[in-house]
Amino acid sequence: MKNFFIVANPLKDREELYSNRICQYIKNMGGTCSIYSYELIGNACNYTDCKNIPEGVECIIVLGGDGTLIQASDDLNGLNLPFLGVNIGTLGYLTDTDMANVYDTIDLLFKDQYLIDERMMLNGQIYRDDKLIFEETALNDVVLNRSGNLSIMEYDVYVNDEYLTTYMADGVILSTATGSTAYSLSAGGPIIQPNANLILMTAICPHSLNSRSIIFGAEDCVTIVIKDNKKAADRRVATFDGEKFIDCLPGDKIKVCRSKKIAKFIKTNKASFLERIRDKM
Ligand SMILES: NC(=O)c1ccc[n+]([C@@H]2O[C@H](COP(=O)([O-])OP(=O)(O)OC[C@H]3O[C@@H](n4cnc5c(N)ncnc54)[C@H](O)[C@@H]3O)[C@@H](O)[C@H]2O)c1
Ligand SMILES: Nc1ncnc2c1ncn2[C@@H]1O[C@H](COP(=O)(O)OP(=O)(O)OP(=O)(O)O)[C@@H](O)[C@H]1O
Repeated sequence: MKNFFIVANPLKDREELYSNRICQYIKNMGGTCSIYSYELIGNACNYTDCKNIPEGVECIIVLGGDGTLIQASDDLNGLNLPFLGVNIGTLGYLTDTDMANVYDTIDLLFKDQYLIDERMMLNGQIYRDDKLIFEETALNDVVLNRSGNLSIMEYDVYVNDEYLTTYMADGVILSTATGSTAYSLSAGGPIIQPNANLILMTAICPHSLNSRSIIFGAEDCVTIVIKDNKKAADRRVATFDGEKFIDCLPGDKIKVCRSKKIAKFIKTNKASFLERIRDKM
């Protein structure tokens, strides 16, 4: 492949310095490259719109860290293109390369020496009084958490509409295998090979002696029902990939199933999943 489009987190690639260097390198090799230019409104930025991607682009190069790659791959998921994450952030767990190695990586792409890692995503629907009020997708996780006061949350868990259990906890994380190394890891969940197709549920600080993470099949749907036996003032929030969120009320239902969408990441880095854990964790 040799036709690229660059999306950069403008707060990390100021004046598009890195973007222009990479673009010039690609053009010098006879490839095509364009950069998505931003209007920075204050410190917020407009993310990428599919309409901005020219015909013939074969790969989206994302300059940032995990959050930028997650958000960009969500913004442009409709294009069915692979994403190459270039870490100019901090951890960059999901990225394949960084500015010190990006030119070697691009050489490999020109020689078609790469693999495409397909990652399952989640679809989350929020129901209030049986009416759908919010729907989003997530690559890492859908998290139901407290917001504002720190009163413990009580919620019922149903799997394919069958009651499973009730938790008293700070919240709950429903994660993909990709997200098993993100918030779920911090909450004590298992580390899972990222290509696995499954739904992982991990309670956040459960008030219980024997709480465990539970792994469901990719075709299962998990529904969380926020119990309404606390003060109505207790605020809850459902967050998708740490970014998109909606305030929830006692009685709301959060239904999480496998999304029809998948995320495609370019892999040239020969480091195995275990080496990445050693390196990055
Ligand atoms: N206590 C926690 O660990 C905590 C709390 C809130 C959110 N998060 C995670 O942050 C994610 C969003 O990432 P962000 O970078 O926009 O948020 P962020 O800026 O809050 O970063 C959270 C950290 O998690 C890392 N990260 C993100 N996805 C990862 C993955 N799949 N595997 C390993 N590490 C990963 C990021 O690089 C960063 O170091 C959410 O999906 C959630 O999983 C973690
Ligand atoms: N071009 C972009 N595409 C997608 N998200 C962007 C873009 N520019 C800025 N963002 C925003 O930046 C957030 C990620 O910023 P953040 O500071 O978390 O950096 P990061 O990419 O996660 O790197 P780090 O590893 O430093 O955390 C995204 O969640 C999104 O809100």
